[in-house]
Amino acid sequence: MKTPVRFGTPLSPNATRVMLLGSGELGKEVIISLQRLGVEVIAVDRYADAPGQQVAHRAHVINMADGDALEALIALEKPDLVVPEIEAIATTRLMELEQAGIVTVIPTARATWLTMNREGIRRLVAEELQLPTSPYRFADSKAELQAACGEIGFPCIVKPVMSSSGKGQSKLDSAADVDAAWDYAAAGSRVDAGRVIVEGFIDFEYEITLLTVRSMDASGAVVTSFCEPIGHIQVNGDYVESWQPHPMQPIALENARKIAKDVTDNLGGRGLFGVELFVKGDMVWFSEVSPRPHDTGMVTMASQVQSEFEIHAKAILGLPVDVSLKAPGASAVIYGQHDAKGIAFDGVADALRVPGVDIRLFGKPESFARRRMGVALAVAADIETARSNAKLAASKVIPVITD
Ligand SMILES: Nc1ncnc2c1ncn2[C@@H]1O[C@H](COP(=O)(O)OP(=O)(O)OP(=O)(O)O)[C@@H](O)[C@H]1O
Ligand SMILES: NCC(=O)N[C@@H]1O[C@H](COP(=O)([O-])[O-])[C@@H](O)[C@H]1O
Ligand SMILES: [Mg+2]
Repeated sequence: MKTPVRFGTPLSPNATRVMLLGSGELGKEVIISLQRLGVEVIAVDRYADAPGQQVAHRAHVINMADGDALEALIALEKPDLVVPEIEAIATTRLMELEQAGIVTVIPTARATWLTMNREGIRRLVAEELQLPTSPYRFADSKAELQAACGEIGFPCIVKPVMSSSGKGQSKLDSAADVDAAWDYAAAGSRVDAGRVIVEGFIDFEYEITLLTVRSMDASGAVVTSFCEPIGHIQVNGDYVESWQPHPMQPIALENARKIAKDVTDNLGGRGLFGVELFVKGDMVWFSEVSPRPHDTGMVTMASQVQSEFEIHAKAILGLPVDVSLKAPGASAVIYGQHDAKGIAFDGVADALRVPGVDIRLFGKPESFARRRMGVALAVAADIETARSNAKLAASKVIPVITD
């Protein structure tokens, strides 16, 4: 795709076409931003009526981990850009297609390949870039896991090498926990690689997502900019609450930005990245990175002039971006609470009566007790007020089974 982009008319031969691989709540917002620029959007996911598919021009349901199915769909739709939105996709095939000049992958096919497997990104960051991370080992069996945990020591964290949102992740306090951690990881792995990472437990003071943007300046050069740090709380490896800005000491912030810059420079391409970092005093550890908008960054829909989704959409198209903060903000997750299809939500009006609040319901066709179905957003004069208002609003939205 030539940059700067000449924007065509959607659904006509000169359309600017973007294909999202994964169309959940994060993709939905990227798609809305693209739609506002008159981009023709094709939303792909593993199930029908995914949130982003409901706001795209066209939708396809395929197994995105199947290289042949993915290649066939790309040949059919001929997108100018392919935008991975989840990790479970055939990234090696994307690399081949990118190498052959058939697709442009955001930010790059290599970045999506490296980050879909914890081993790829961890070895790059710790061993090649020599940046601080937790100590780690990999294991392919219970016996190897036992040995690896012995080397790392307790407490430690075990995760499938391919998983997200905390699936299959557990904290181990002693050797007695190893068996259960292996079984839980096998059940929670997104793609059954049968391999896990053991990480030494970092006793951090707080953790942040540093949204880092690679966009194009007027001369056509790629420039890096940083959003204000986003603080967050995770329960069982899944985010439940986030806020922006998270106050940081100048040296810690400088260290965080250096790590984020080194990692994203290496990954390359254009777009927004969510760099996850642990912080204690001035010490900063790299945890992982999403080469795409981040769930904790949903707060930016309220707190920034441009949300992380709008920034991603603009950066990938070669447009300038604005990363500035609008107001202190917070987000709080609304879980499904029921295992059922076609649930409903009561209390939205009450939630919206909380000052400075807005609500997003993602429209997922099926709910699970711990599936993220919506989010409450809040802005206020300070992050404490924003956090308590976001949590209050989220608690007022009640998922119900109708029928
Ligand atoms: N080594 C560690 N030490 C301390 N806490 C950790 C460690 N690894 C993970 N955690 C905690 O678990 C959370 C989730 O871990 P991680 O980000 O690796 O999982 P994930 O499945 O990739 O989640 P997501 O896809 O939502 O980012 C972290 O944000 C942190 O709170
Ligand atoms: N931490 C990654 C993350 O938040 N990804 C977001 O969740 C969706 C999958 O949700 P689902 O599991 O409910 O289908 C993904 O499509 C993406 O939007
Ligand atoms: Mg994470």
